[in-house]
Amino acid sequence: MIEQRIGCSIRTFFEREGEERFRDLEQQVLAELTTGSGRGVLSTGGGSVLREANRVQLKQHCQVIYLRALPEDVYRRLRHDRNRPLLQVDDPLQRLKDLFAARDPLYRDAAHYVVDTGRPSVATLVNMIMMQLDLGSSPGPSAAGEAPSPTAS
Ligand SMILES: Nc1ncnc2c1ncn2[C@@H]1O[C@H](COP(=O)(O)OP(=O)(O)O)[C@@H](O)[C@H]1O
Ligand SMILES: O=C(O)C1=C[C@@H](OP(=O)(O)O)[C@@H](O)[C@H](O)C1
Repeated sequence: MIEQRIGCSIRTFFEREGEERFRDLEQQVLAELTTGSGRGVLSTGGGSVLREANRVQLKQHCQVIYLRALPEDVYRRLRHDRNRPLLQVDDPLQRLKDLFAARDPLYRDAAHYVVDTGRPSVATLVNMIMMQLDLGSSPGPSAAGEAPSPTAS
């Protein structure tokens, strides 16, 4: 979405305009996509939880699922990827550890559900998420005033 709007890659935009300009744009697009009655899956950028306004917006308007991954797992998945601007540093694993320490509490704050993604296959994770969403929307304990379990790990 954001790349369509800016007409270049996010990495290039970061280099030309800086992170704050990117965050402004991200906030604007997030608000547009989450306002209204549309349904769908929104896969946010990893840093979208940094601004409190985004966390509040997401939590109020969406069912938010935090796909939790440890820095070592993210490093394994992304070590050859050159499109993640924050990871183009000498020690990307250390950067991932720092980002995790700073962001894990923010993701938890924004999320309705936390799903640990370390071990299960993607298919298993999808099933877990679907079950959580079904549980959250079905009548039952939550209809009697109890919140659905915040973790699915
Ligand atoms: N649960 C998972 N198990 C194994 N690999 C994964 C899993 N989730 C994502 N990946 C891989 O990690 C990389 C980054 O995933 P991606 O969905 O692009 O993350 P994001 O949207 O958070 O940037 C991709 O190569 C993807 O296939
Ligand atoms: O973690 C971050 O701060 C960012 C993650 C990126 O999205 P992905 O989570 O898809 O990599 C993208 O929004 C931008 O490069 C900043």
